[in-house]
Amino acid sequence: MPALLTVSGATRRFGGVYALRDVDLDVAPGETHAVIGPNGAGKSTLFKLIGGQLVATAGTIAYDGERIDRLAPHRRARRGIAIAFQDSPVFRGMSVAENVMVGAHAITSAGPMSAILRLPRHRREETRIRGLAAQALDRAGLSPWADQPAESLPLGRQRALQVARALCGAPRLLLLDEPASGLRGPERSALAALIEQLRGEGLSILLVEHDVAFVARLADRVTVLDLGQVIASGPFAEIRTDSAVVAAYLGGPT
Ligand SMILES: Nc1ncnc2c1ncn2[C@@H]1O[C@H](COP(=O)(O)OP(=O)(O)OP(=O)(O)O)[C@@H](O)[C@H]1O
Repeated sequence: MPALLTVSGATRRFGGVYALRDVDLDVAPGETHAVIGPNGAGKSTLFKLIGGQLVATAGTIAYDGERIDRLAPHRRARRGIAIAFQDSPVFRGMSVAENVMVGAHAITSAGPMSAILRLPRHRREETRIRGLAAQALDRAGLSPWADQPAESLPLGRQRALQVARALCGAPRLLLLDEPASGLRGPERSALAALIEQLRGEGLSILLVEHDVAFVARLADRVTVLDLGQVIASGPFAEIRTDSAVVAAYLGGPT
């Protein structure tokens, strides 16, 4: 089956520094693929190239058989690429459901003017967005808290909310940026279970994560970056004993 996402020769320079150099990576339909590496390895830069927040110095990115590397982020979102950034905000003073509805605006067609004038088109769109949000909340297991203030959720559920917001755009590829960071054991394992469930539903997932146990549990394949380059790629069981990976990142067999 052809890959859903193919990154080929991706390079990004900042002045004289290569944040990424000639990186190849693909995500198969339904695959959970993790990217790991030490601080400064280029993981965030790779995510931003895929999401469109940064433009590559060289290389190509194809999604669903077409190049997307010159598209604006919202066009990539409309094609089905969603990102849950580690630092994406949870909007205080808004309910959990309203927070999730924000995610649907990436894929809706009615502009702000139709919302201000409350045109019929806007009302239809709003009904559709509410429906998408309800589905996303359900998938993320957050329906019981839909009407609560978002800031009242514990951190683990706030992460699930960020995932739900990304799901609200009905993506086929979900990019998760360090979803487990700062979470304690039970919260971490609840989030891992949510990601497993989404994989079971057929979603393709690209995950940046420092927590090696989390990656070992979830990833079908792992790509290891160091100093902007791929030093290993394959199932976790294979890369965990790779000498370059152990030296650069794992610091000893886990
Ligand atoms: N906007 C920028 N300007 C200059 N250098 C940058 C910029 N963004 C990233 N870099 C450099 O590119 C390299 C890769 O950074 P990046 O943030 O992608 O790494 P990372 O693997 O995500 O690190 P971390 O695990 O600490 O988040 C680093 O050397 C970083 O200093």
